[in-house]
Amino acid sequence: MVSPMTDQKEVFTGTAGQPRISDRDVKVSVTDANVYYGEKHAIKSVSLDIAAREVTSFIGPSGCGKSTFLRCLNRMNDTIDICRVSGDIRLDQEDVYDKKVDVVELRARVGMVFQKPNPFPKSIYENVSYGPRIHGIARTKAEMDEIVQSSLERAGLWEEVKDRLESPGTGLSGGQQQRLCIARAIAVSPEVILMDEPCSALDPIATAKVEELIDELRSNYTIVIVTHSMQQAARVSQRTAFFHLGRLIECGDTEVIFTNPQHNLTQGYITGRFG
Ligand SMILES: Nc1ncnc2c1ncn2[C@@H]1O[C@H](COP(=O)(O)OP(=O)(O)OP(=O)(O)O)[C@@H](O)[C@H]1O
Repeated sequence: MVSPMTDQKEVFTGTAGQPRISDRDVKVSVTDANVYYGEKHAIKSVSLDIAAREVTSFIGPSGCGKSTFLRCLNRMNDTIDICRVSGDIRLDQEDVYDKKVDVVELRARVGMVFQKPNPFPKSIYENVSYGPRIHGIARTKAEMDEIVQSSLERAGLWEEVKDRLESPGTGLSGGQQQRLCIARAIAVSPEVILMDEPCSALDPIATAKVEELIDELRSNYTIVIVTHSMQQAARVSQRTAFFHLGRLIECGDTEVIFTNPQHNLTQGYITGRFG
């Protein structure tokens, strides 16, 4: 444990704050995660619970490991050759790194939205129908139409695109493209949605729309968002985890983290003294 409110030069040796939750459903539970890129130790003994149907934000200075840790949750780090992950990471108590886990299915259950909107170079309809098609979710065209419509509705995009479903997804504005990517993630009925700085390429109006959407989605999905914006973390998340140099320094209710952090490093970061 890291001792609270101590000298900032202290050497941190483990997970601090309240990494465990006892009063809510735990959707994802991580124990002693370590991530290495070759020799570089990027995530150091992080343990953390993520509650179901709420938004958890990961904050911390650039390079502290937020995205690396996020990618452990759906094994996106598997795609990086030099990356090695150890520790126990569970989704509904099932070991995500078990050899028997089908990674494609895992990534349907734990979807991802990236920093830069990345629609496929295909129509709006095909962007959303692609996942359900490869996972065999829709049996008929009518079923697929229904999935496409409801996903676009839940992503708050239907009204804007319903008359041009055959137009290219890449022709939409940046904010619309990001909501299309969210619709694409939703279309395969994920349980968890990981968002890696989903608004960093968007203007304030598009950002506000995506934030509103995140707030609506949390009644049905567990959402984890990496953000550089503390205002955004405060606006959208119920729980916040603060990372520093690969360690989890503190985790707790967002309001508490921003008003009464336990640790000097958290205090320093949220008040803009470093980062
Ligand atoms: N593919 C990679 N190969 C080697 N090192 C990497 C790789 N990806 C990340 N790292 C290193 O791991 C550390 C954590 O990086 P990561 O991107 O997870 O941090 P972050 O907190 O998300 O940063 P940012 O806020 O700048 O996006 C950094 O030192 C980074 O340089």
